[in-house]
Amino acid sequence: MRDPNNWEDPDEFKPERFLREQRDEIREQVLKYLSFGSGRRGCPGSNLAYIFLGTAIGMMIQCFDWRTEEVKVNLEETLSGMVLTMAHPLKCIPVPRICSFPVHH
Ligand code: HEM
Repeated sequence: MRDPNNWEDPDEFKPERFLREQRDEIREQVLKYLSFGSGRRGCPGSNLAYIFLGTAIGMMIQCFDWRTEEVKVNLEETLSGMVLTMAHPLKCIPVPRICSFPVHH
């Protein structure tokens, strides 16, 4: 995932690297980001997931504060079965906030 041969500054948090223009710039770049697999057995739900994820992440941010026990997050990865996982799993505790969604009674 953090292979410097594939990513510029792989350990830096740069979400802009996934912006559409940059993503489409180099065609084979699609194969660098394999969250949904690829090819014939690639995930058929990826479009639905992209539609839904913005809302899901937005709600997680808007409706909860996230507490962690760690002061500094260790992003080291390790192989667990067939997938990479965090070597030191991060425990996140969601603390509900007052949501500003309109509530209809
Ligand atoms: C963030 C959400 C999701 C992630 C990260 C994800 C990821 C994946 C991955 C990595 C695979 C294996 C691809 C491969 O073997 O190359 C897969 C397969 C699959 N996914 Fe998803 N998926 C997501 C959401 C969904 C949704 C919303 C649906 C259905 C509504 C779905 C249905 C499937 C199915 C049916 C397969 C099996 C495809 C096959 O084996 O031919 N996924 N998904």
